[in-house]
Amino acid sequence: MGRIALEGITKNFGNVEVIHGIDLEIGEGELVVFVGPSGCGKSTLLRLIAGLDQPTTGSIRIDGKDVTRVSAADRGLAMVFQSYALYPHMTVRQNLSFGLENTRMPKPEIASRIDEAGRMLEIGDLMERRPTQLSGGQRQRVAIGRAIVRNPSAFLLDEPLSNLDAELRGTMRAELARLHERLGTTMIYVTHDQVEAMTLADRIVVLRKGIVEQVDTPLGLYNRPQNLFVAGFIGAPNMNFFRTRASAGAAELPGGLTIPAPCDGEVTIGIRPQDLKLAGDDAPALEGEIRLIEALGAETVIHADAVDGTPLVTVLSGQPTLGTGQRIRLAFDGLPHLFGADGKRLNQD
Ligand SMILES: Nc1ncnc2c1ncn2[C@@H]1O[C@H](COP(=O)(O)OP(=O)(O)OP(=O)(O)O)[C@@H](O)[C@H]1O
Repeated sequence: MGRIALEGITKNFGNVEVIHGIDLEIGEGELVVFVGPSGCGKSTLLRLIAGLDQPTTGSIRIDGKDVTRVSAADRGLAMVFQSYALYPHMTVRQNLSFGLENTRMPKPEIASRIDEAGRMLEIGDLMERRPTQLSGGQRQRVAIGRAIVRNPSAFLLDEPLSNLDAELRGTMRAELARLHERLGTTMIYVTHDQVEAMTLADRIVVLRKGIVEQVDTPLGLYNRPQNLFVAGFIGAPNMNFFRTRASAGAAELPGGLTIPAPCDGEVTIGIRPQDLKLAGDDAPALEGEIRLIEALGAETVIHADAVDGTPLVTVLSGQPTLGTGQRIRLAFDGLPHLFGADGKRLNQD
C-alpha cells in the first residue's frame, strides 16, 4: 500500500505553466522529500497528489489505480499542513475524531484509534484542551495525530515543522523519523530545509522551476550531483565552482593546483568546502586572500577570494589561527566534481 506514480504531470495556473511534465515513482513505505528553491513547485506538486488541485495533463496512480479524477477525500491519503489547520473551537479529541465521524466508523474504533495516536505522539493528557491552549509543538503533534487516525496509505506533509523554533524542529524531526519507522507508511515531505531533507529522506527529489533536476538518496545527491544546480543546492556551505579549461587529462585551478579531468575543453570544477585543507608550504595549492572568518568552535568557515577573484570557501576543523587579509594556501583532499559547458556532470566515479 502507498505506491504513488506520477506520469507526465503538468500544471497551469491561467496561461502560466508552473509544472512542466513530471514523472516520478514512489515506492511502498518510502519517505520521499521534495526540496528546491522557493516557487519551484513543491507545494503545487503535493497538492496535485493530494487531490486538492487537478493536473492540467498527466496522470496520478495510487497502488496501480488511476486517481487523477478522484476527489481528495477518496484517495486514502492524509495531508499535514505547515499551518496545522486545527479547528479552534474544538478540543484536541474532537479535532482528532472529526474526520472519522463523517465516515460512519463505529465509536469504539474511533476511540481506540485516538488513544493509540495519543500514546504514540504523547498528547494523551491534552485531549480536552483547545488548540489555543497548546504550544506550537503540541499543535503540530495534534495535526499529525489527525492524519494518523485516518490510517492513510500515505502521509503528505507540507513544511510541517517550519513554524517551530530550531530546537523543537530538531526534536520533532527525530520524532517524525521514528514515527515513519514505526508505521512504515509512505510519506511525502515538502521542505526547503536541507538538514530535514538529508536526515529524513530515503530519496530526495530536487525540483527547480517546475522540473525534476535529480532524484537520489541523500548521499547520492551529495556525492554525485548530476548537474551544476544540484551541486550548488545540496551541501552547506555551498560548493566552490571554478570555470577553467581541461586538456591532456587535467584541469588547472587558480594557483596551479591540477585536478584529473576525463575530457578536453571548457569545464567547471566543483569542490566542496569540506574537501579543502591547509596546504604545506611547497605543495601545489589553491591560493586566496581571507575575507571573512566564521569561528563556530568545532570548525571554522573561511571565506576567501582566489587569485583570479573567484570566491573560495573552506571548512577547517578546530580553531586555526588565521586572520582576515591573510593569504591562505589550500590542498584538495576529496572527490572533485566536474561539469561540462552544458552544466551536466562529467565524472561518474
Ligand atoms: N493558485 C495559484 N495561482 C497562480 N499561481 C500559483 C498558484 N499557486 C502557486 N502558484 C505559482 O506556482 C509556482 C509554484 O508554487 P509553489 O507554491 O508550488 O512553490 P513552492 O516550491 O512550494 O514554494 P515555497 O517554498 O515558496 O512554498 C510559483 O510560481 C507560484 O507563484
